[in-house]
Amino acid sequence: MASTLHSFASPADLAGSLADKVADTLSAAIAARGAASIAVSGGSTPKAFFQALSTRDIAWDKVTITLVDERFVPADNTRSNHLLVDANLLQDKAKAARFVPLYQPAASVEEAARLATEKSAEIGIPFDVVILGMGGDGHTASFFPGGSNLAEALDASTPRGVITMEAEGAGEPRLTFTFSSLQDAALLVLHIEGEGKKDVLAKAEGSGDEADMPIRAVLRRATSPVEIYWAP
Ligand SMILES: O=C(O)[C@H](O)[C@@H](O)[C@H](O)[C@H](O)COP(=O)(O)O
Repeated sequence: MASTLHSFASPADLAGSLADKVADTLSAAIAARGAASIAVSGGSTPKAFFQALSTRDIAWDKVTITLVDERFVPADNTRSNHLLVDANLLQDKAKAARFVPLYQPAASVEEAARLATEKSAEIGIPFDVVILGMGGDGHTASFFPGGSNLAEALDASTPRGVITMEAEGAGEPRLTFTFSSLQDAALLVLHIEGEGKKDVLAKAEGSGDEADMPIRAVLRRATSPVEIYWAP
């Protein structure tokens, strides 16, 4: 599917503009069906965007927030994406939103993935908004090159849900929504910042296997247009 690059002069400008776009999309979904959903990524990039979005005056009590992926750690662990979202997005006006975590206290990461699939099924499909990040190796979500379940994660025929992923460079075992769960969001955003990530994007947009740079699956096969938000 096509992608559109939205470039901004600064991360602050990007955060404000993306927060407005996401707030408008969530409000339109609420107007249409009385509810809205958004799946966000962790990492260091989205913090300013989360803080800007949390101030937007929308019917947050009708919004369900979840994560694109999560590390298999409890929410009090500094590596937790839940903790990042709690501290930066579930604040201010967005405090009223419902949050559905991916991490579940379970005997294994596989059991946690099964529980997360069960709990997230009630959110409804497709997501209204998905915010993806991208690592320097071209991973997105927890679709890491060499990942233990990468082929399953990227296969369009894999049922929607949360699966596990282990990979060198991923740290803890991961919980990640599948490509099939994310690729048809009403608003599908890739949020990256810095010259380095722009170079990684250019390489990903070139030829090569999806397995080498999994973001290629999104750029090449997502049903929804990919809105790329970039600032230096
Ligand atoms: O759990 C995570 O880490 C994210 O979901 C991951 O996919 C992230 O988006 C990229 O690794 C980019 O991370 P940065 O924003 O820190 O570069």
